[in-house]
Amino acid sequence: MAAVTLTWTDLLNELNRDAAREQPQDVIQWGADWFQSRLKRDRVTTNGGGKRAAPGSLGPFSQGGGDVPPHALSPFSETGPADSPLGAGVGGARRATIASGSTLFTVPFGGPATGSSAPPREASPFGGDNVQFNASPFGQPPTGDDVAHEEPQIPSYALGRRTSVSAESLVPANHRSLPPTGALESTLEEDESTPNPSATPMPVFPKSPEQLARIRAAIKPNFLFANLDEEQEADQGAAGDYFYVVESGKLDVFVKKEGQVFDEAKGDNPKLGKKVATCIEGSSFGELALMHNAPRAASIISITPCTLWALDRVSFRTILLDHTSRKRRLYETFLSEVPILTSLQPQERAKIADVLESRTFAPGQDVIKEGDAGEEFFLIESGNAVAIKKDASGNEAVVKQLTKGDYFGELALINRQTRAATVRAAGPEKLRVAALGEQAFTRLLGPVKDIMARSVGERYGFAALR
Ligand SMILES: Nc1ncnc2c1ncn2[C@@H]1O[C@@H]2COP(=O)(O)O[C@H]2[C@H]1O
Repeated sequence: MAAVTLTWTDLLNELNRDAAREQPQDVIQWGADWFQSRLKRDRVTTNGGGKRAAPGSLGPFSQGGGDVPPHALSPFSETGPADSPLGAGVGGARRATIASGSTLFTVPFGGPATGSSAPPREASPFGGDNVQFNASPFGQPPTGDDVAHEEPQIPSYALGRRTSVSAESLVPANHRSLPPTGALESTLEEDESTPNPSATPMPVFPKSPEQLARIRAAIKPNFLFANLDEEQEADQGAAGDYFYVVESGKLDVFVKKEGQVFDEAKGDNPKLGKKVATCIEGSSFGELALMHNAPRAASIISITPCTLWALDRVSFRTILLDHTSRKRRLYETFLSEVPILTSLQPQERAKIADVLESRTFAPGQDVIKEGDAGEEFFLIESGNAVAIKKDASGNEAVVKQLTKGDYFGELALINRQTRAATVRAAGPEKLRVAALGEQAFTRLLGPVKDIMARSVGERYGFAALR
């Protein structure tokens, strides 16, 4: 890679851009951290790929494997799972090439809670009294026999960690000047990008196809990559720096409250609280803190060696924003052309766009079946469908033709009855529908719901009035 000379002005411009984005409250601390982080990134980049990130820099790293007892989560534990997405042991870490800082990295968890030579570290991403996860993923590097990193040892003071809680101004990845590489989702999926030269590109770690396959498998059932309903966000929160996805291993989640009665047979831990959940492969945790800037509400302890992927707060929030903005753009035109929604304001339609979920059906496939319970409302994005009802002897008759811009599935939600008809993809092309859950239907379609209710008679005749 050709060396690029960085001028003082370039550096200050970069600093200013990042400061404007992060809006730190403790500017001196933030500035000190920024320069350290920048220096390390520069050293890693200019030293070439194939080395592990310097201590304190954002980077994928992994440690040697081995049998370890149940332990508190510590990114700095000295033993770790051999099956890190980066490969077993530190060799895998050496494969990591760091282009410019990092966003997504494995954090090997697996060290014993006690007996580690690692000194106690600063604030836990989980905060609170019942802290178990008491080390910064940016803190000291793994020890062990890896001699690959030759970068100067620069002391880390809360390096890379947020020194204050602030409102970040984030630019969706699809508005960035570089391909949206740092965001987890964007790393995994193709994305069209609209250039915006003023935006700071997110950092990225190149990943091998095997690593990508493993991340894909781990996040497949993850909420972040499914539909994001506002309801899911209206929950009590916790402040933290990272969102975690479990690639392998098992972790227990504990919540401590006043006056709890513990049942150790059920796994409760008097020190940490009641065991409320177990995280396994594909689970995720830590999102509430990032969404709401609140203290961590739970302690999470690995009960087997684990490999986690950690996504930093800014990238996490950028993904959410990106996801939202992409969905809004995707549905903006379509929703503005749906006749039943024309009475809504553009912002109201944007909110609907946020929670829609697209599905496709081959000709002949049923979207909903007469007599089933109804939990969703549908808009036809493209293709054709027919509503079919059975007579007393079980013969089917088409009662309505539906096409692009039409809606169906409202009756069961309005009347709180089972589905009044079967709706089937009619062809010739695939049917594409946008589904809206019942809660969102009620919350976001209030006035429209009334219009629909009033037009039932006219729309379906007596057939719909059961
Ligand atoms: N004649 C009809 N009778 C009942 N439902 C119909 C008819 N034509 C279209 N439909 C749609 O088919 C849907 C089946 O599920 P729902 O009862 O929720 O809502 C129904 C209507 O949206």
